[in-house]
Amino acid sequence: MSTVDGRVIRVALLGCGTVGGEVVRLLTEQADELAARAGARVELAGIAVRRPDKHPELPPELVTSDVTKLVTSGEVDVVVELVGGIEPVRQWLLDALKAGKSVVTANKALMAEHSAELFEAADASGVDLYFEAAVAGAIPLLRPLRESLAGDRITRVMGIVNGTTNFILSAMDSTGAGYAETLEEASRLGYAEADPTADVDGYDAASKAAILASLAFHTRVTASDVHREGIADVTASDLAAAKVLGRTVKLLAICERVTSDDGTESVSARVHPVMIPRDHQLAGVGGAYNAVYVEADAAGELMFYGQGAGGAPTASAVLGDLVAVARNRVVGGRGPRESAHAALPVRPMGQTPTRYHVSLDVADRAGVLAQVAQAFAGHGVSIAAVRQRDANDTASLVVVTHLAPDAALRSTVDDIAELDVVNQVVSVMRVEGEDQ
Ligand SMILES: NC(=O)C1=CN([C@@H]2O[C@H](COP(=O)(O)OP(=O)(O)OC[C@H]3O[C@@H](n4cnc5c(N)ncnc54)[C@H](O)[C@@H]3O)[C@@H](O)[C@H]2O)C=CC1
Ligand SMILES: N[C@@H](CC=O)C(=O)O
Ligand code: NA
Repeated sequence: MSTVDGRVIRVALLGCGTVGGEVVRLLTEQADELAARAGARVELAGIAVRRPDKHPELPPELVTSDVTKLVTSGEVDVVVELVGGIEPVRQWLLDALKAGKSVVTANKALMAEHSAELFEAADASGVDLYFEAAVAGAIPLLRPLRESLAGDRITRVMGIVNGTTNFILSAMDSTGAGYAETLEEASRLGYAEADPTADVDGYDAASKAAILASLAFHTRVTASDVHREGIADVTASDLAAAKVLGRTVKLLAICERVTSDDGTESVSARVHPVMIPRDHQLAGVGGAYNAVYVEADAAGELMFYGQGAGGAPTASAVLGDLVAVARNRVVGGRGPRESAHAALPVRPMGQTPTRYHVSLDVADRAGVLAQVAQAFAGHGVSIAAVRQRDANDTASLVVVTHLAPDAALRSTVDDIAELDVVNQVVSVMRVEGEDQ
């Protein structure tokens, strides 16, 4: 066996599906290159899958279904986890870390809930925990947050972090394609999670928002701290209405450092559909692509863009982590540890400042506008723009607000729905990317 200075890093791969299969391919095809870059040969010591008989393409001597044995094996230095879900994966990775193995994972659900415990186990053993593939697939985003921007003060991270929902919304917007058929196509292309409700209901994006907020604000934020709304209620008519107004709809993750009037800071993290102008840079992000803005005091605005899902793009991020772990092992160092020293409180969604776009079907008679405006004023919500269009004896009224606490905006919409002059609340959506 040829080695680089005699060094070999032995890898246990857990899961060989969409992403794992591409990791095996790239590790094999690029073995010599990776060895030169890592300073050690990176070799597969075992591959755990649920059904070994379903993987005739893999070397039989490497394949096993006994994950517990593989992750603690003396023949393994690094565990790469590409199975997904929380249990039993959490326990496997804790066992691996306790046994002195470094871990590379793409598992956002796990990292969004249990990263503190995993980091603790990694610290106790002096090993690495890397998870670049867990957020925004191929895009280098977590390493910039953990390392490149470690000297700056980040104020906002906002963007498209779920490829499946972006693929669906883009298709609905551009071709008017139906929701169900587009979701099926996203699953076929390997973008969707094993259970695609994780994508469409916003759980996947909420996990990613928790990871991004934790890293950006040096605070432990878990998925349950993130306000979550998916795209299941976004209809073709919402997209059509947005189009008429020169806007489109995207599912965004928005993580912000919010400073109160008294100077105290908190963190807000949310995932929900958002209406943005069609000339906004995020509006042009199509298919399974992701794009994330980071705003920091000294750096200003940064944008990260690329393929957020799919086997090969995600495998690229996994291999980057694997090379980092191998390099650390070669020099006897470690990558960054958990940074949660700021421990900022998480701000409830109701107190988070947002802006609403409210589209109403109203009676076409005098005084309607005044009643609607009064409902906004009653909750201290200031109106930024109003647009009215008449049709026979009804009219369509579109109101866009200035920033206000989300709870005040919700209460306003509830009150408006009760007004006699309002026939129907046609659509309510938060707005980003427009002048306040
Ligand atoms: N597919 C994508 O575009 C992306 C996926 N990810 C994450 O990567 C991970 C893997 O995703 P995919 O490759 O898409 O999933 P997949 O469903 O295609 O593959 C999962 C693999 O895990 C194995 N597995 C499942 N249960 C097992 C068990 N009990 N014991 C042993 N093996 C078991 C299966 O045999 C399969 O090989 C997930 O955490 C996912 O969230 C992250 C970014 C993008
Ligand atoms: N299901 C996820 C995969 C990548 O994280 C997505 O659609 O973005
Ligand atoms: Na990434």
